Amino acid sequence: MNIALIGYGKMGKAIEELAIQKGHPIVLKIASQITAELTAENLQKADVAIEFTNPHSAVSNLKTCIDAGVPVVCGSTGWLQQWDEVKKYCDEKNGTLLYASNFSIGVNLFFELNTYLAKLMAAYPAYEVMIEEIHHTQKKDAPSGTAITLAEQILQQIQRKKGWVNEVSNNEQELSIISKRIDPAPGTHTIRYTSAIDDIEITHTAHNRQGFAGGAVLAAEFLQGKKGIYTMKDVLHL
Ligand SMILES: NC(=O)C1=CN([C@@H]2O[C@H](COP(=O)(O)OP(=O)(O)OC[C@H]3O[C@@H](n4cnc5c(N)ncnc54)[C@H](OP(=O)(O)O)[C@@H]3O)[C@@H](O)[C@H]2O)C=CC1
Ligand SMILES: O=C(O)C1=N[C@H](C(=O)O)C[C@H](O)C1
Repeated sequence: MNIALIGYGKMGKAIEELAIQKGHPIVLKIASQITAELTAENLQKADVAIEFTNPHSAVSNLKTCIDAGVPVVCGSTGWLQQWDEVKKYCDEKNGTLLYASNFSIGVNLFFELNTYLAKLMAAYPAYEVMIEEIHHTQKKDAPSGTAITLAEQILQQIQRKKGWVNEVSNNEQELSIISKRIDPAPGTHTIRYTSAIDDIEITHTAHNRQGFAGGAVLAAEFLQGKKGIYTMKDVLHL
């Protein structure tokens, strides 16, 4: 499987290393926003594109891949306010897209655990719930995409919470997400239920970026020969 890497920063480099180990050549590397190389002709040398850039570049890069008819795996976070627009674009152009706020297998299992725990806790309003995420100081978006996915899962289950905010909130209808930026944290997410009597918390801690990179390559392999929009649930049969 020939891969085009769009974004060659911390994630692009981690993906390159794993892809090569698995025998997938990198046929195109777009390292920066200032490039003329992201053309349909260059993209079409690849079977799949893997996009890890930033919140401001992702949407335009995804549309370029869809226009070129190249399946695209997207890990960039912080652009989901434009999800409906991208989904419509992909549907209309019969494209292939897989987005995940977090590609690691561990976090995708953690998502399942989060939903299950929230379902249980829905009946116990004595517990206040909050989310904490810790990432390295170069991270451009807050809260993390993973924290937003976790929050949305909790909001689906716990009706007393009406929305999330990225601060400590005293409004009991708001779900607080606390973002901390501490080097070199690759990504730590905690869900904490606290009551006067006891606390329950679950945490996922990434020790490095290999989990994210491995999941992105798995997703790219999964997309071969497919049309449409997929998630990591499809890849991992969750
Ligand atoms: N879904 C997941 O599992 C994960 C998602 N992420 C997300 O992935 C994204 C990238 O993370 P990370 O690799 O750590 O970030 P980095 O800042 O290390 O790398 C981003 C790279 O993208 C380049 N870039 C910027 N704009 C463009 C563009 N228009 N076209 C091509 N390349 C561009 C940057 O170049 P330059 O420096 O010149 O601007 C830089 O090399 C973030 O949104 C992050 O939140 C991260 C880890 C896991
Ligand atoms: O920027 C990062 O580094 C990460 N971003 C993703 C996110 O926003 O959730 C995934 C991971 O936590 C690392």
